Order: sequence, then C-alpha cells, then structure tokens
Amino acid sequence: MKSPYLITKEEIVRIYKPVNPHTHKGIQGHAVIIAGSYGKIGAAVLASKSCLKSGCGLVTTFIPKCGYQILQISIPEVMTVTDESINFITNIHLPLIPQAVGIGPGIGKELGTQKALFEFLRVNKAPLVLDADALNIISENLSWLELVPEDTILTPHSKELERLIGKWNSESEKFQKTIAFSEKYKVIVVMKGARTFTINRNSVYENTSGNAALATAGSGDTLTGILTSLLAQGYEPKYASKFGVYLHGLTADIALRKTGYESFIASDIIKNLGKAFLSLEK
Ligand SMILES: NC(=O)C1=CN([C@@H]2O[C@H](COP(=O)(O)OP(=O)(O)OC[C@H]3O[C@@H](n4cnc5c(N)ncnc54)[C@H](O)[C@@H]3O)[C@@H](O)[C@H]2O)[C@@H](O)CC1
Ligand SMILES: Nc1ncnc2c1ncn2[C@@H]1O[C@H](COP(=O)(O)OP(=O)(O)O)[C@@H](O)[C@H]1O
Ligand SMILES: [Mg+2]
Repeated sequence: MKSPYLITKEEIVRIYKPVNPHTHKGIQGHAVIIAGSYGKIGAAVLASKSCLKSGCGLVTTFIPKCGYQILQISIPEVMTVTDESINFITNIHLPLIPQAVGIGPGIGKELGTQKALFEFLRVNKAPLVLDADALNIISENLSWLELVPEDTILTPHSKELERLIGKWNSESEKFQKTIAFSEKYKVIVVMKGARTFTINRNSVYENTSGNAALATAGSGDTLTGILTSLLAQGYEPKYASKFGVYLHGLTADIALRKTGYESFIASDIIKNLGKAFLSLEK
C-alpha cells in the first residue's frame, strides 16, 4: 500500500468555506438525523446537536416516540419527527426533502428497524452518512449498498469494519480489503480508531488531529452529526469526509488543556466546535 496522505490544517483551511454574511437558515442546509431507540436516545441528541453546531441551517431528527420529550427538551433548536412505534424505528417518513441524512447511531437491530432501513435506502436520494447500527444491519445485507448514493460516507470503528469486510490477518490486509470495499460499492469509508483513515477508492488519507480523549461514549455519534451537517451545507463527500474527521479531532485537541483525557466527554466535542471553526479562519 502507498503511504497515506496526511490531512493537514493547511488542506482543511483550503476546504473550509466560511459562512456567507447574506445567507439564511433556508439555504444553509437542512439535515436529517435518523437515530435512537429506547435507552439510546442520547445518541440521537449527540448527533443532532453536533449537526446543528457544525453550521447547517436546520436539523430535523427522526426518532421513536419514546425520544420525543428528551430531544425537544435537550435541544429546542432541533425539530423532531417521530416514528409510529414507541421504542424503536419501524417506518421512516420524512415531511421534507433533506439536503443530507445521517442514519444509524443507537437505532438497534430490531427486525422492524432493519425493514425500515431497507425501505429508507430504497427511496433516499440525499447525500448520506451511515454509522453504527445502520452499518451493523447492512453488514448482514451487503447488497443494500447498491441502493445508496455514490460517495455515501460510512463511519465504522474497527469492530463495525470487521462486520462489513470480514476479519483481516494484518494491517495491510485490512487496508486492502477496505480499499476493495470502497471501490466495489463506490463509497467513502472513514476507518475510525486511535488513528482515523479516510478511504476513498484507492486513496488513503490519515487524519492528523485528535487524541485519546475521544475514546468516550458517543464520540462517534457526534462525528455522524458533523459529517451530515457538512454534506447538508453542500460540501462534496470527498471533502466533507476529511473536514469532518479533522474538525472532530480538533475539538479534543482544543479541549484537552481544560478537561484532561479523563473528564472529556462527547458533549465536550460539541462544546468546542465553535473554537475549532474559529481556528480555521484565514
Ligand atoms: N448515549 C448513547 O445513546 C450512546 C449510544 N451508542 C450507540 O450504541 C450502539 C452500540 O455501539 P457500540 O459501538 O458500543 O457497540 P459495538 O458492539 O458495535 O462495538 C463495541 C465493541 O467493539 C469493540 N471495539 C474494537 N475496536 C474498537 C474501536 N476501535 N472502537 C470502538 N469499539 C471497538 C469494543 O471493544 C466492543 O466490544 C450504537 O448504535 C451506538 O451508536 C454509543 O455511541 C454510546 C453512547
Ligand atoms: N485513542 C483515540 N485517539 C483518537 N481518537 C479516538 C481514540 N479512540 C476513539 N477515537 C475516536 O472516537 C470516535 C469513537 O467512535 P465510536 O467508537 O463510534 O463511538 P460511539 O459509538 O460511542 O459514539 C471515533 O471518531 C474514533 O476515531
Ligand atoms: Mg459508534
């Protein structure tokens, strides 16, 4: 394998499009987050809040009924649409045409949720981020990936990646298999871990921000929100995938001085997004 390209601050500054002073929420991107199930509504909260705090104008979150009050109280800025089922998602219906969708955090793998995911993938045309249980469901139904838009971003951690591509015997085999997967399904794979690599066909990009403080519950859920927000704002997937992981890592680099590794939690990613964006201003 060729050595990876490094995702540097200089490159990210070039990718970053500062907000136009004449913009309004209606053209700043409407993102949809589809997330959560009973006991994991927190995943929907984290993904939705990070989505809104990464610059898109509107966020609508689709959750099972049990999450309604939690979400509305946690983030009044986010609109919610609820499933007909109480505890998990069974029928995804969106009263809008989104500019991007992030699906998967905390949705679980109930049969009804699997069917809802399939039906959603069949009709969805918006740029897409697939994470967590959406990946776990798809790993048992790989042909569903033929339904997703080209350059859909998948964000597996190493266990989820293993479910998708099978076991590997060496690091180089892991990369070979992920490159082959990205080429076969025409998707971008963000291989999350202590080192995060973005695989776009046979190009491999290594992120240079972030630290071990990110090894905390919900950290990946916030990445899904950030990536979905960038797609909704019109960043092309090939740029959003690099920009999102860089921003996510940068929040932890900024926060570390105050939180240390131990007390950093996923909400600190959200809290530091503003400083992360400010540090990119030219
Ligand atoms: N507050 C919430 O509602 C939260 C909900 N979450 C959701 O909970 C569901 C289960 O997610 P999990 O990822 O915990 O479960 P998984 O079973 O998918 O993955 C966890 C397993 O993978 C292993 N693993 C190996 N390498 C890893 C790596 N580099 N990074 C992470 N894990 C690695 C872990 O040791 C563990 O055994 C997902 O839908 C997720 O979105 C989590 O994000 C935690 C927070
Ligand atoms: N040691 C580490 N150093 C840097 N980043 C890390 C480390 N551990 C985890 N991360 C990052 O934290 C996030 C964890 O995502 P994930 O495992 O999906 O969490 P969750 O499902 O709990 O939200 C990923 O972006 C990953 O790259
Ligand atoms: Mg995760």
